[in-house]
Amino acid sequence: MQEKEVAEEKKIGMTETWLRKHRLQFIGATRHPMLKSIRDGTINLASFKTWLAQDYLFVRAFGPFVASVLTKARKESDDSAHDIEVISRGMASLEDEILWFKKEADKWGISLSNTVPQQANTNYIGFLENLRNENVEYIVAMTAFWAIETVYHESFSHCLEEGSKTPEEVKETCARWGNEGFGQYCQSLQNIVNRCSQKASDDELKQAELVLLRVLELEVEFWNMCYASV
Ligand SMILES: Cc1ncc(CN)c(N)n1
Repeated sequence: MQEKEVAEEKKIGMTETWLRKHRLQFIGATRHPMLKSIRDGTINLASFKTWLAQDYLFVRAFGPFVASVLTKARKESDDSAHDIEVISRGMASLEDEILWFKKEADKWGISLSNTVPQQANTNYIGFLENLRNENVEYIVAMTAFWAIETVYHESFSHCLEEGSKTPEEVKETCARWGNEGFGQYCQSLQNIVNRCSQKASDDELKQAELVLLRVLELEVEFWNMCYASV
């Protein structure tokens, strides 16, 4: 049976089918040792600072990627008015996010202008650039977008759950992506992917699934890069 049919039979979305199938990879990305160290309060602040500076560079590259998803939504979505509204919300919050990174960098004494992307970050940014190509289908780019945001929400909300010992000075960072509003926004992205998947060809679905897996790998490599910087 095709995965599309499995999803239909179980009355779950395609994204849920993928997440069940790739559970271990998803856990690998959202429960990385660096995240565990945030949650148990043993985080090495040098690693945290590396993450902050590198993620600032990542987010600067993420904006043009989100803009490309917006363009694809306009051209290819079967509910473009709805999708444009959701994606634009994400776009708008990126400006605020960049200002937040600058403020945090000041707080931690990090010079963002002297930060150069490390290899794992360069790879991730290159992946985003490839997805901006107009030959990449909307559902494929949208799957990447949903996965990238969801991994952060899952990761950081876990660091704020009851019983966590996340240090006070890192809590604001966790709340940025771990808050409920961000979770609802991720759910809206997920709903778009699920809706698009109902009309997608098997080939498009395969490509979208591979993109999800690649995002999970790149997220692990991104955390590894910061973790190794001590
Ligand atoms: C590496 C990474 N992944 C995801 C996100 C969430 N936009 C982020 N800021 N950085």
